[in-house]
Amino acid sequence: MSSSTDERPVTAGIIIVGDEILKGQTQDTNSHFLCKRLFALGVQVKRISVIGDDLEEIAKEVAEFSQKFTHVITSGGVGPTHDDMTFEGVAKAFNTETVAHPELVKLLEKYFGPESLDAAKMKMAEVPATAQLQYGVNKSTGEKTKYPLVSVANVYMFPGVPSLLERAFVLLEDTFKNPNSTFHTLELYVNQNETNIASQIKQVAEKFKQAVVIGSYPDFHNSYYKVKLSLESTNLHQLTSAYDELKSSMPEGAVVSYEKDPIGKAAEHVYEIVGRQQDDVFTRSVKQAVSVIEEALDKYTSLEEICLGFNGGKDCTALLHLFHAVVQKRYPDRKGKLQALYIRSRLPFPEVELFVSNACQRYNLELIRYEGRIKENLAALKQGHPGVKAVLMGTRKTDPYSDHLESFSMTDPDWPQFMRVNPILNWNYEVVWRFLRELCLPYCSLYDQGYTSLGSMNNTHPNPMLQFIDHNGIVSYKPAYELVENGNERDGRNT
Ligand SMILES: Cc1cc2nc3c(=O)[nH]c(=O)nc-3n(C[C@H](O)[C@H](O)[C@H](O)COP(=O)(O)O)c2cc1C
Ligand SMILES: Nc1ncnc2c1ncn2[C@@H]1O[C@H](COP(=O)(O)OP(=O)(O)OP(=O)(O)O)[C@@H](O)[C@H]1O
Ligand SMILES: [Co+2]
Ligand SMILES: [K+]
Ligand SMILES: [Mg+2]
Repeated sequence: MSSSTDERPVTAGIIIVGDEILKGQTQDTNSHFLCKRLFALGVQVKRISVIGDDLEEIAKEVAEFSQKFTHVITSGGVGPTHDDMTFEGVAKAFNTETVAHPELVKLLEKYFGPESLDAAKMKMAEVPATAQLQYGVNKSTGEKTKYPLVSVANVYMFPGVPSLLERAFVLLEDTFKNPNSTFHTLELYVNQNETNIASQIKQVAEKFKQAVVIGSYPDFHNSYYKVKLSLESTNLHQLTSAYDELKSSMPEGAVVSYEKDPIGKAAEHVYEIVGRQQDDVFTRSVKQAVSVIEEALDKYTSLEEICLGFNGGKDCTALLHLFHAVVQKRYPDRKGKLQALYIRSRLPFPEVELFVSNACQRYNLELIRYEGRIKENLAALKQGHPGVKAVLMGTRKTDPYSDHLESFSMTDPDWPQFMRVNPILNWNYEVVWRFLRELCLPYCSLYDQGYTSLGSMNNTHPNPMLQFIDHNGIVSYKPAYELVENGNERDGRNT
């Protein structure tokens, strides 16, 4: 791309200050937040530096960054304690001293009351002599912020507490915006190893190197793709041309359609299926499951009375998504957590544990955890959570002792009494996998290693029906979704 105007890039450097980060006591999330926001503002972040609470280090790093980058953002070290040295460090970087800034003193007096303004609190007003105070403006109310951010030249000193930094940054972000450009991005997902597509990427990257930045990111743990290719440009036209060329240069069938936010779009995607005219097994199965969940939501007065039986298996993973989708559709503004029950076996697979914990994050679940035998722990659930009346379960008719079950079946008389709600009772194996895969849902990694049903480590193996000898002569297993099910789903289970 040739450009007639002089569009010099706007750059930034981020300095994270704090011993606690270098010691691993706190994990820095501020740099990630800042990079995301700055990128969206058309600012190229060139470097992130993490340094300790050390005056010389701060001064040296700030001096260097200030020379090199358009904007310098520091995080941390602006509080009242002895180890907060950012103001002093910045002063030193600019060969000046810190002095009490009258305006800040006044604000602190107002905030803490003049009597209680001790030396520690006063420290927050002692800023470099050449400091500017930056008051942000709330875009929706037009109000000026009460407490300003301190800056010197191109250095902006943010607090280290993430919530404070984030709030302050959002209010001031116009200060950093690149007036000439915003980045546009596109992504392409490919199910080939990087080595098989490297030459194609190189060719397209060369051709568009003036305008489009292409990145290649292999992911060894994703169930849907092997490499993510990202394309970024300030020029939308060049970007889409590069994208089209890259896409058509990929081997036949290599590009996969991947949804990177399946959970955010759960209701949209699930109800799109519900709205279909077709009457195939898949569509019918999804419709039925949604209607059972909706019925459960009608029957019970509150979501407090319902919990999802969730052990990380594929069936309850599909069910979790359906439950989430129905709740999302019915209560779009709801912020509360859905309840899930996980009765952990004595010998759980670490992969299952990891998946359950990730699912809790992704779906915002309140996990009720027990360990040991199911029956005993359901009694504990009754005691500990007397409000729970119904458990949503991923049981299907083909599961052992389940062919007599209905959508709503109380537990057996000799079991603690709960309503078992079984929305996917009539789903078959193929439907479960089609649902998980077409919606790009995350599922436990064991299924990609040939496990087709999960118990605990002492009684579960990959399914022999999926075994094959790979090109190196090594015994391997195809993923669970490739099983053509003829009653073999539990062939890897001893129980
Ligand atoms: C909430 C809940 C309720 C259950 N109720 C019954 C029941 O009433 N009768 C029964 O025999 N088993 C009951 N079970 C046990 C299941 O039928 C089944 O044995 C268990 O989920 C293990 O399945 P798996 O062998 O496929 O791993 C219940 C399990 C859960 C999680
Ligand atoms: N330990 C448990 N804790 C909570 N819920 C459970 C537990 N075991 C089973 N369930 C419930 O019973 C259903 C059927 O159990 P099952 O073991 O068949 O798991 P799954 O989700 O079906 O996955 P898979 O069949 O692949 O192992 C689950 O979907 C879940 O709702
Ligand atoms: Co199952
Ligand atoms: K890379
Ligand atoms: Mg299971």
